[in-house]
Amino acid sequence: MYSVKEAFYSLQGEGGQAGRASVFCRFSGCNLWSGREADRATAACRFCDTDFIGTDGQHGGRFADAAALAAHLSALWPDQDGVATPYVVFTGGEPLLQLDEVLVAAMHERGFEVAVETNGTLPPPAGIDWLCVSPKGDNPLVVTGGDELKLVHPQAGVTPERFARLDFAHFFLQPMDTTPAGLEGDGASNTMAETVAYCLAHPQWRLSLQTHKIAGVD
Ligand SMILES: C[S@@+](CC[C@H](N)C(=O)[O-])C[C@H]1O[C@@H](n2cnc3c(N)ncnc32)[C@H](O)[C@@H]1O
Ligand SMILES: Nc1nc2[nH]cc(C(=O)O)c2c(=O)[nH]1
Ligand code: SF4
Ligand SMILES: [Mg+2]
Repeated sequence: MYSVKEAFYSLQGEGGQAGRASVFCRFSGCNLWSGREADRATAACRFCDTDFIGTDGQHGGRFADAAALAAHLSALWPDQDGVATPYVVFTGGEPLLQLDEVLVAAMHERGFEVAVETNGTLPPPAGIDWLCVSPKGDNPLVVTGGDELKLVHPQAGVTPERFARLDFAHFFLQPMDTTPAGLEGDGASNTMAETVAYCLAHPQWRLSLQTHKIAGVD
């Protein structure tokens, strides 16, 4: 059984695949926050911009097995005579609480490349085509390699240097969005200016903007 908060077709907004048409599957639940505002201040991850509670979002629901969820997700990809490789992004919440090898294989069978957005605290199943790891503070990082490391910046007590020698093909810094409800009034610094300054001083790191928020899409 898989629990999905929402599923939608949009453009990947972030990181090295930004701009690419993608089906998003947002799984319910996370191991670093309950998702309730009352718990945010004491959570292991405190700056989340996402509602991942329940299954009540667009195209959300409970799916009995991988075949059912794969059929549901592939129906969101536009029919274009196969000119572009279909692409699915599993996110959440924390997708590695639910994503398994069977579901990855079911998406491959339907011709999809499979991407994952994870906090890096849980081991990924085999077969992922694009693995994005976004470490959260001092939470134990068990995924130390992948396609991109995308660090939200600045995070209290975290310097990017801690991650700079890990085995990733790309290193991105993403300014923390402090506008979502529950995050505003955090006394946050100018996260954009700080992130730009860090990339200028440390050219290993590239700027990742959340371009879907600029474009006004999901
Ligand atoms: C909502 S998370 C879900 C996937 C996974 N749990 C994780 O944290 O990577 C998706 C992406 O949004 C990023 N993100 C979450 N809150 C953010 C914020 N306030 N500003 C910028 N990026 C944020 C995360 O770091 C992650 O890269
Ligand atoms: N367009 C768009 N791109 C995204 N890339 C990562 C997202 C996420 O929430 O994991 C996300 C998202 O929510 N929307
Ligand atoms: S780990 Fe990801 S989904 Fe979980 S609270 Fe943090 S940003 Fe949100
Ligand atoms: Mg998002």
